Amino acid sequence: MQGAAVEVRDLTVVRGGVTALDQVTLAVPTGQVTGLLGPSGCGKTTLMRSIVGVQIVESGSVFVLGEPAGSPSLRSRVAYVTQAPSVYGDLTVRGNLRYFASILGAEDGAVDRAIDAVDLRAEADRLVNRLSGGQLSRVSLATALLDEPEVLVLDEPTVGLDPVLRRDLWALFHRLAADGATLLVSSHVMDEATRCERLVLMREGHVLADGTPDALLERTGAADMESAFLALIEGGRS
Ligand SMILES: Nc1ncnc2c1ncn2[C@@H]1O[C@H](COP(=O)(O)OP(=O)(O)OP(=O)(O)O)[C@@H](O)[C@H]1O
Repeated sequence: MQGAAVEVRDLTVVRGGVTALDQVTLAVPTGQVTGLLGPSGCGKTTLMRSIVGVQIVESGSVFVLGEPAGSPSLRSRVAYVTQAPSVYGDLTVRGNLRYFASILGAEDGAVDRAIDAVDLRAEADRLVNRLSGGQLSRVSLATALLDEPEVLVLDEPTVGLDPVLRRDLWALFHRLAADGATLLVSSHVMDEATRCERLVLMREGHVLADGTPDALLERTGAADMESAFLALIEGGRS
């Protein structure tokens, strides 16, 4: 695909004896928010790990920004936020961000910009282990923004967040995309699908469908994404 930030071809990954990804091929367009949706265990995290280059793969290829996934040259260009918070509980929000900024060699002002982007200014001087779950996941996200990455891979970033925070985070994702970043955001909540410009629907290690929300609704004749997903599963069985 022209203009794809991520290109995955015939990717097969086996984890713990299970085929977690089975000949997956897809492209993630540059400068858009692509949603990766599907039920628990369908392979979303495995696909994301393959894209950021931390997954041992059986066969196939993954290219990110034209380089093989995991290439050293991609380190500052690709950010990955896992489901588990990867920040220090005994440091403040600002302390964490300063620490990661110094490791990354991020420029002056990056810490404040990242704190503002995730709307944590009021919590900036609080210890991270005193924050709520939603605040904690926003600190992780802020660390990923320090380097102004071109590709952001976010594993279920809105899990456990209230509707207002979810709306605000999706607005942030779209602002980042409007500035040219490519976002791949996983979720197993189907109503988040309509917030994406493009969707990849997965099931049991396979890509069921890949396209715009409107195209998927049209293709299935369904009224909402949940029904569209079910229709695709039923269609796959026939
Ligand atoms: N560390 C592991 N060791 C062995 N098998 C694993 C491991 N992690 C995941 N798997 C298996 O790989 C498959 C895909 O899991 P994966 O975590 O990619 O799914 P997921 O769609 O991200 O799920 P969730 O939405 O629950 O995070 C599953 O069958 C799972 O049991």
